[in-house]
Amino acid sequence: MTMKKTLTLAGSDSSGGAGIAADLKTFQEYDVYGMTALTSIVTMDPKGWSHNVTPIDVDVVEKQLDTILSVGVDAMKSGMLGSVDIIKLGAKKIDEYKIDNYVLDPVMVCKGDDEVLQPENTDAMRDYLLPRSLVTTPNLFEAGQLAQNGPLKTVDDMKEAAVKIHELGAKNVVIKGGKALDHEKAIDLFYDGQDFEILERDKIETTYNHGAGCTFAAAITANLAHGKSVKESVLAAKDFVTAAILNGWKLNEYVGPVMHGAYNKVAN
Ligand SMILES: Nc1ncnc2c1ncn2[C@@H]1O[C@H](COP(=O)(O)OP(=O)(O)O)[C@@H](O)[C@H]1O
Ligand SMILES: Cc1ncc(COP(=O)(O)O)c(C=O)c1O
Ligand SMILES: [Mg+2]
Repeated sequence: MTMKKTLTLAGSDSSGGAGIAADLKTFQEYDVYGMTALTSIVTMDPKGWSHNVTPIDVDVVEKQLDTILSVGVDAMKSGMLGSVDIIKLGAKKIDEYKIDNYVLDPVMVCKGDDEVLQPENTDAMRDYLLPRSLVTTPNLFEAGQLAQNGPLKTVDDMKEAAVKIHELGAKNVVIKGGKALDHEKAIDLFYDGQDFEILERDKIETTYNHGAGCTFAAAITANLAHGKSVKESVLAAKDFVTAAILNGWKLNEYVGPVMHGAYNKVAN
């Protein structure tokens, strides 16, 4: 069997639920070989759990990317990107190494922490990364920011934002309504530039969903690496992340991560 290879360009969540930890755990579940280019390290204050981001120097990020991309990858995802320089570097490397299967998870906020991380990154992601992405997976807040449509409150708002984000260059858009949308169900919207598809699930009553977005995007990336179509990849990833959230657990009094491997271990 030829091993499929994936790259995550993302931050480290020291608590292990999100970021590269979530990506690697997810890649492992899909039997793809994961490689990591670390952009930043997120640590938490033991008293109160506020987040602190320590960036990695851009030249070190470049060395990591050259290491990985010289080997070659079947798919790439990005998560938390520490700076505009790293965003521009990511775009440059995607062009240089001609990466087609690129999933942009436009991380702007961490759940449980309302502060927008580096707001200037949003403009750079819009300009440099959206046009290079095969799929982008903003949550409700991030979609509003990328589309510059203000807060999204309804499925029609989500549709409008998806069209705009597609016009900005993303070939496929998944807006994650998740828990944030004021709706009885958890609703994600998939748009491929032609048709909308609503992905609807029962809302899971839990706060233990830390890392859900990273896990979802990593699962899409792994499926793409295996050669699935974008739509198949998104639908499979949706089942994978739903199982992970259903089995989310309490890490401490502040945070509960999803159980990344639940789809294989519990659901089947
Ligand atoms: N409480 C929930 N019940 C059901 N699905 C959820 C819930 N929370 C998140 N999801 C799903 O998990 C995935 C990740 O979404 P979300 O948690 O909104 O992303 P992020 O972690 O980037 O904020 C989406 O498919 C979303 O619909
Ligand atoms: C390094 C890193 N990446 C991404 C995220 C976003 O996580 P989520 O999947 O919950 O959106 C976080 C949140 O803590 C993080 O620390
Ligand atoms: Mg997220």
